[in-house]
Amino acid sequence: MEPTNQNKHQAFQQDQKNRGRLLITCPDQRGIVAAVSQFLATHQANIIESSQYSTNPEGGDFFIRIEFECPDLDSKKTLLQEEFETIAQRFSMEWTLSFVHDLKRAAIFVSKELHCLRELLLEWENEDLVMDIPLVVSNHPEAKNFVESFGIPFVHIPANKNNRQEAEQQQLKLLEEHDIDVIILARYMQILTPAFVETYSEKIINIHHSFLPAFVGAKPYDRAFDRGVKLIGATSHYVTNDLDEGPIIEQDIKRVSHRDQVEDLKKNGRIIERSVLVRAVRWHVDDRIIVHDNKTIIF
Ligand SMILES: Nc1nc2c(c(=O)[nH]1)N[C@@H](CN(C=O)c1ccc(C(=O)N[C@@H](CCC(=O)O)C(=O)O)cc1)CN2
Repeated sequence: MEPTNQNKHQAFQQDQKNRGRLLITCPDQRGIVAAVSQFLATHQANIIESSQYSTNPEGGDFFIRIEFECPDLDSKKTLLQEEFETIAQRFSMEWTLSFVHDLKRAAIFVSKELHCLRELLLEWENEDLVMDIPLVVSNHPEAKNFVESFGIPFVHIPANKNNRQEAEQQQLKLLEEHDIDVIILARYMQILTPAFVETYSEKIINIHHSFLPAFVGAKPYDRAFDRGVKLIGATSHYVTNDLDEGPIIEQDIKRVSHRDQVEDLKKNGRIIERSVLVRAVRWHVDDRIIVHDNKTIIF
């Protein structure tokens, strides 16, 4: 029996049962929008939202996100995917077709700093972040009571640089068992191995506590203080093997001054981190992000 939190968004799912989303990347050329629109019309779908971007209409890359309503969508899923493949091949498209009813299943990873975890769970609790959270994983025990108070399973797997492989074996087994779509590193302070990153490519979202590319790696606030910065920030990005250099999803900043000590930078930084991560996760679960050339297009 799934934990009670897994039925949390049933009203939303019922309301969105006929809602689909197409994300497309392809070489720019005439006829793309016409072909996709015709495909949707042929299947009685009505376009609710459409947004596109071209790097160069004379021969660049084209990106489009279309959200649509389609009667009896559940019974048409396989047909739509099979028939769209013909159009995709004609235009050399990379594409995803997703169904809003099928909520993303997010695993949250956390270490000792819990402010980002708290923000995610509170947003989820008030249904401003619509996803399932089958589990929270931590390499420290502190978050257990808070997480379980939401009816969400908490798993403590002690992970550090000396037992990384063994810890990740346990983590990956859990992620597979829970059919996880996206992993959120909510100030999880362990570097993931290439094997882990490859398994969940473009599906691991991190919050880094600096305005990247400044202060990559550990202890960015201490280094920012030593540098005498006048701005601090936070960056949410997809995780790659290049530490904190994955595609940036969202950033924000705040002014600081010589009067601010390291603890003041951290206190102000936590406010930025929380809001930046929630926006990044919301855009991901709403299928509003395309990754291209280590950058993101946000619709
Ligand atoms: N493969 C990747 N793993 C992680 C990334 C990434 O971009 N690629 N981002 C980090 C998050 N992070 C900063 O935001 C970060 C976390 C931890 C460290 C670090 O040096 N950790 C040490 C151990 C520290 C400790 O045990 O207290 C280590 O793992 O050896 C640097 C940056 C998350 N993972």
